[in-house]
Amino acid sequence: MIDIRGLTKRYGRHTAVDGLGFTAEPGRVTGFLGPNGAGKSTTLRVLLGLDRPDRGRALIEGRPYSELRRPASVVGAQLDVGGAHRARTARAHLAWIARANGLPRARVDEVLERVGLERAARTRVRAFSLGMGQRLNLAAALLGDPRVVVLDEPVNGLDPEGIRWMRSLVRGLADEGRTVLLSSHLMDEMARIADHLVVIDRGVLVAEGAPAELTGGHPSLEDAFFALTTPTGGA
Ligand SMILES: Nc1ncnc2c1ncn2[C@@H]1O[C@H](COP(=O)(O)OP(=O)(O)OP(=O)(O)O)[C@@H](O)[C@H]1O
Repeated sequence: MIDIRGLTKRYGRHTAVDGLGFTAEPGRVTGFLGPNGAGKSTTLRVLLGLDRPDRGRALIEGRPYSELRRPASVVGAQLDVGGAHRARTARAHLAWIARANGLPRARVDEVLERVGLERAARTRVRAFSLGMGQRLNLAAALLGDPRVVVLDEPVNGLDPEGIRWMRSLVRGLADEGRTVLLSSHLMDEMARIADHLVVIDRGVLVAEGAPAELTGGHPSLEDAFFALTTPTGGA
């Protein structure tokens, strides 16, 4: 479970996240949505111990990231595409991460298979398409068989077939009882993938609930979002 409570993060005089609170429950895919600059990455960075909050807490399985004993076995995360040494093969890249985190080498082939990269195991990362890079990131996130999975913009760069594949993969992870948190600015795509949506804008929560509930009488979630956030008399 992920529990964000009263989270505030400022950069100088700019408040990127302002008193944000929500939970992501096990067995459920939670979509964390908002336009560019809404504060999603800031929230995830604090959650994953890469940044310190000014106020509030961001807990994973009841603890801040810094207090997790074997973090790679608790939370799998990939914040952006990249990070892989481009001259390494996919398998060597994952083996390096496994070693750095004290994870069994046998997991490498398991996760390659899970993300459908078994035939690209010996391909160098520099030859990967964006979609293959997304799969490799996901494989890295799953290496520690974590109970909590956090993915930033997981469908970016995927073609329709890749998006369908990602949808069924994250569904499988949630059905196994894991907590899955996906951040994205692609509202309508997330409305199809997630069971529960958390929508933020300018660092504050603007809506939370099941996709159908949030879409309400609007043609799409994106329309509902603009109706929520566009000031009366606005565009
Ligand atoms: N290190 C930083 N220093 C100063 N301002 C920052 C920093 N990181 C983020 N911000 C600002 O905080 C706000 C929230 O940014 P954040 O990256 O969290 O948004 P986001 O929802 O993830 O957007 P995107 O989808 O574009 O990544 C933005 O106004 C951004 O300019």
